[in-house]
Amino acid sequence: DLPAGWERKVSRSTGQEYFLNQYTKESRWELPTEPAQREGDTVQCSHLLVKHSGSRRPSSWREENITRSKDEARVILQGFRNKITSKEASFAELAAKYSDCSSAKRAGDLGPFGRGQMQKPFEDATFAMQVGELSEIVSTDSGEHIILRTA
Ligand SMILES: N=C(N)NCCC[C@H](NC(=O)[C@@H]1CCC/C1=C\[C@H](COP(=O)(O)O)NC(=O)[C@@H](N)Cc1ccccc1)C(N)=O
Repeated sequence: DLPAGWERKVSRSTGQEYFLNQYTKESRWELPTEPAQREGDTVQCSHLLVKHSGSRRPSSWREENITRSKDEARVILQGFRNKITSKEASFAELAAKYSDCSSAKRAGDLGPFGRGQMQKPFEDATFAMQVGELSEIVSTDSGEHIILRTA
C-alpha cells in the first residue's frame, strides 16, 4: 500500500500510472517509498563494517586479531565513504574488499530483515533511511558501519 497522502492516478494524456500526493500536490512517476515504520515491514541494506579493538568480536575473515582503535576505524571508514560519494569507488567493491563482516562475500548485502533482528543503532538507522540512501557512520557493539539501504 502507499505511504500516507499518496494515491495512484492514471495520466489522461499517456494512460501511464503515476502517484499524486493529495497534501503536497507533488506528482511522481515512481512509487513513493517511505521509511518502513509500520511493524512487520522489512528493509534491506548492504553495510561496510570496520571493526576495532573494542568490537565485541575483534576478528574477521580479513584479520585474525583486529587491534586498530575505534578512532582509527572511523577515519578509515570516513575515507571509504568519501570515495563512494565522490564516485571514486563503488560501495560494493569497497564492502567486498574491506568489510569486517562475512556479508563482504555478498558485497555487504545483509538480505531483508525486520525490527528486532539487528542491534538497535543499526536497525534505527536503516529504518529511518530512504531506499538508495548512504548513512553516516553508525556505531554498534560490532564496530563502525556505513549502511546503504537497498530496499
Ligand atoms: N541477518 C541476520 N539476522 N543475521 C544475524 C544478525 C545479528 C545482528 N547483527 C548486527 O546487528 C550487526 C549489524 C549487521 C551485521 C552485524 C554483525 C555481524 C558482524 O559483527 P560481529 O557479529 O562479528 O560482531 N554480522 C552478522 O551478524 C552477519 N551474520 C550478517 C550477515 C552476513 C551474511 C549474510 C547475512 C547476514 C545482531 N543482532 O547482532
